[in-house]
Amino acid sequence: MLEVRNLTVKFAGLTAVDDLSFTVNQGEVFTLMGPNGAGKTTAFNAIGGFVRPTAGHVALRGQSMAGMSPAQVAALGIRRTFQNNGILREMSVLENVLTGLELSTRSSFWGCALGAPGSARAERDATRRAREMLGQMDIAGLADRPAGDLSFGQQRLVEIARAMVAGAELIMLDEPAVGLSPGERLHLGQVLRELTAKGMTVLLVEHVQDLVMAVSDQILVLNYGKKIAQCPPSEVRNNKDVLEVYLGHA
Ligand SMILES: Nc1ncnc2c1ncn2[C@@H]1O[C@H](COP(=O)(O)OP(=O)(O)OP(=O)(O)O)[C@@H](O)[C@H]1O
Repeated sequence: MLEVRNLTVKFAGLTAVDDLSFTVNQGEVFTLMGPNGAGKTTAFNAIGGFVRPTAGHVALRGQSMAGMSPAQVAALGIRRTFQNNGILREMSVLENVLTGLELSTRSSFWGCALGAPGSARAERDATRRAREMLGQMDIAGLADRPAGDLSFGQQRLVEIARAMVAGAELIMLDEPAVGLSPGERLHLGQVLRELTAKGMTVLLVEHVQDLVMAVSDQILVLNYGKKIAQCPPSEVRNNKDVLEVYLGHA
């Protein structure tokens, strides 16, 4: 579904991502791991259109994403969350999810203002879909609470609901387990597995081992921008190159 081929990103003298290739299949959780500075976020940024690759290319369902802006990448169906939490704290949970429908609700807003007949219905439909999505995340009861009152784990679910409502086919989650309790990590893992069972695809950057091991189909380990291993979780702990990177010995 997502093809990354020979992706290289250089910043001045530093090669942050070095000739990286991988394929993510629909319905799987594909995880990028690696020590600090390994190039995980830069790879995310290049896929999402936030950073222009120095070489290589990325394609979704065979369509090249070369030169696309983040908005164009999002319109293709790739949505991402950020390490520093993209929640609008003063807005309600429901309103946060509805910002995922920014473009269509903006048109319905003007439609409403001008009295267009279909627009109120479009807004009702959007609200219904947003509430349904919150229900799938088991947080429907929080819809009208200010998002800033929620725990980190609940906020992460709101971000995922927002991506889903926006029509994401592939969601990119950058360290979603930061600040989560063990119980919240477990719940997040269950939500991700439920979504992928329905055909959603997840590209994850994560350090937290219990989540990574529980949800990943494939783990790709980066070091100094280079792929050093790619395997299922059951094999990663015994991979000599991975042990070398994390423990300094094999
Ligand atoms: N905009 C930039 N300009 C210059 N160097 C950058 C820039 N962004 C990242 N780097 C460098 O590129 C390398 C890879 O950084 P990146 O943030 O992608 O790593 P990471 O694996 O996501 O690390 P972390 O786990 O700490 O988030 C690092 O050496 C970093 O300092």
